[in-house]
Amino acid sequence: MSKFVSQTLILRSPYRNTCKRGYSSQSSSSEIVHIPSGSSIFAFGSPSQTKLPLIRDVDWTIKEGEAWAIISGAGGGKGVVFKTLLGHTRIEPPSTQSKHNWTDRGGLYPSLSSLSGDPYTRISHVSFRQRSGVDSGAFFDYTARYGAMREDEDRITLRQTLRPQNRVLSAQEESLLERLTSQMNLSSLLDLPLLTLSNGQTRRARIVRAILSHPELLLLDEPLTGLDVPSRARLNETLKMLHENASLRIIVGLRHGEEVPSWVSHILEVKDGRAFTTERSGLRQPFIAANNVVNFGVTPNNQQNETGNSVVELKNVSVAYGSRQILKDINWEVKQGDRWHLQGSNGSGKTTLLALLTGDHPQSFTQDHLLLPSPLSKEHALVLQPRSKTPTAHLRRVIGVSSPEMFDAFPRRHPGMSVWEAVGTGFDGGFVPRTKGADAQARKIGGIGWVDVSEEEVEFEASQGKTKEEIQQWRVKRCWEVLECLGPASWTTSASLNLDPSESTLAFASQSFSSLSPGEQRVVLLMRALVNRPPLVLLDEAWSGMDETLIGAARRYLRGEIKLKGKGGSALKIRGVDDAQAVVVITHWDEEVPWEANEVLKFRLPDRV
Ligand SMILES: Nc1ncnc2c1ncn2[C@@H]1O[C@H](COP(=O)(O)OP(=O)(O)OP(=O)(O)O)[C@@H](O)[C@H]1O
Repeated sequence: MSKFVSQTLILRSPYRNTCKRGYSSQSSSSEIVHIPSGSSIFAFGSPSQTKLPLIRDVDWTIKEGEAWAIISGAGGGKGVVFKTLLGHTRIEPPSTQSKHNWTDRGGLYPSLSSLSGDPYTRISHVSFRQRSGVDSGAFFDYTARYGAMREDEDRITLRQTLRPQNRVLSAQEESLLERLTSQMNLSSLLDLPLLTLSNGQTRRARIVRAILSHPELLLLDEPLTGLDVPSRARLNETLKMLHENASLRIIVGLRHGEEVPSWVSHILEVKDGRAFTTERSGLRQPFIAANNVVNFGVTPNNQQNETGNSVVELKNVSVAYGSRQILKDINWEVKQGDRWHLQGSNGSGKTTLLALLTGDHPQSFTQDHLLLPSPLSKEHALVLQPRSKTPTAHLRRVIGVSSPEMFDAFPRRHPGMSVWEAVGTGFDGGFVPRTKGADAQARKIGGIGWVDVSEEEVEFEASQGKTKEEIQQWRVKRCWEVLECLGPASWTTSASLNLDPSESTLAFASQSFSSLSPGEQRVVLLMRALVNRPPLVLLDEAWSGMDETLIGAARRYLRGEIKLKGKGGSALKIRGVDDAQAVVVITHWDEEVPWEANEVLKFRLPDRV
């Protein structure tokens, strides 16, 4: 038995009543999910004349006792399978017309349909590719967690949210809650407001809550993303236990290349618009193993850039909430040209540290030595000043950020802004489209080809002798460059990218930001973080939700491996970030860091929880 699991986890569920033994010794042939051979999956509302399926040639049956993982290959598709399992797509031919007559066998969920009620209400879905709990589309204040709790809602504790409908739990349920939270290392956080939990802690909490709601089927999309290495092991142990003692049926979505958990018996891979099923033993390609645990300690390992100026400087920086010490005596200097990998387990304070650098954290004002890039001097040299002397608007301009908080906060209110406008907000780090002065024609297609320059910005750049027109031209060029280098034209390795925007880039620029998939939205937010070539770029889990192709494109751009072709056949090498810029990457997956190990400085925060 695992060192994490002191007692066997057994949930009460109808399934449990019909199946008292673990999967391994069971030979039931009842079907949990069934899509007969020859089926295709269509988006709702797709015109039936064109009949372009999202996935074709589906033939998929999950039998009781099997544990399935869904993996996307080239072209994505995992999300479509999850949507199908939630009833958000159309399967053709419909069950009534199929020669297999699968309605009589209970449709998509044969064994769940035999129970009373709608089978979809007995499914729990936890996805980390989507926005978490913020559905209005409007901006919300992601800095609330760092300061005083403002609303009663902000004070709701983790323990309260784990109680379904906030009802009193039976002794058995209460003990299950205690055991699950202990196994997932959440016990010490139970009485903290949910809002204050770190990303990884929140993700673990959402999974525990889904398990406690006793679903017949638990759908977990990329549950290991954003979790540190020990938490991944704990979660895998928990899911394995629940599966092996037949407490819960689980379907898990994995990123391509992610290690397949040991308890998974079967795999559905979506590749080039088709679905392939295989038993675990029949995996066609090796999947990479999870990265190893690194020793704790604040230990830069490579040589720091000797010549660059400092971009930020921290001496003995500490953050505490009451008696809860999060950061203690942090000393750190980031210089121009540096590439940092900021590491630390969930809850160690990485996001808190970044919030100090962006000036979003209230305790950034009270540090004795936290120096941030101040408005540029006349000579255009970087000058550092304490937070209190550095206007917030200026910090937004000189620090490019892509983070889960930014992803949640970015406004998507209908009719929403175009991709072009979303990228353009990166020039001032704001949330308001910068296409005010665009002509009517440009506005019709989402303002593309235009970026506003305010008088204040002209004044700011004037010391370099740039006119408003020059600044504007540079901005438009930069927008096209990041769109070409990170947009659809770059999503294949063989892409031929152009100085003048490709057709797919033009089309992408005028799309509505909110209509994009979560992975594409992340790419656009990465473009937004880079477009102004700010001296400091903070990439906090910037890759989560992106598939392999998007990650590959981002990696090539950041590494400076892209060439843009000009009209006469000339090629111009483009660097996503240059030597005057510093980059800090936060990820729990070493392979997501765009640079090789010997090109990156490591800064690891010690555990605090
Ligand atoms: N207002 C608050 N009161 C008490 N504790 C808080 C508050 N805000 C944050 N914390 C705690 O601060 C710690 C650091 O959180 P932070 O988000 O910085 O961690 P992280 O290293 O980014 O984690 P992850 O890898 O999960 O993203 C967490 O344990 C969190 O619970």
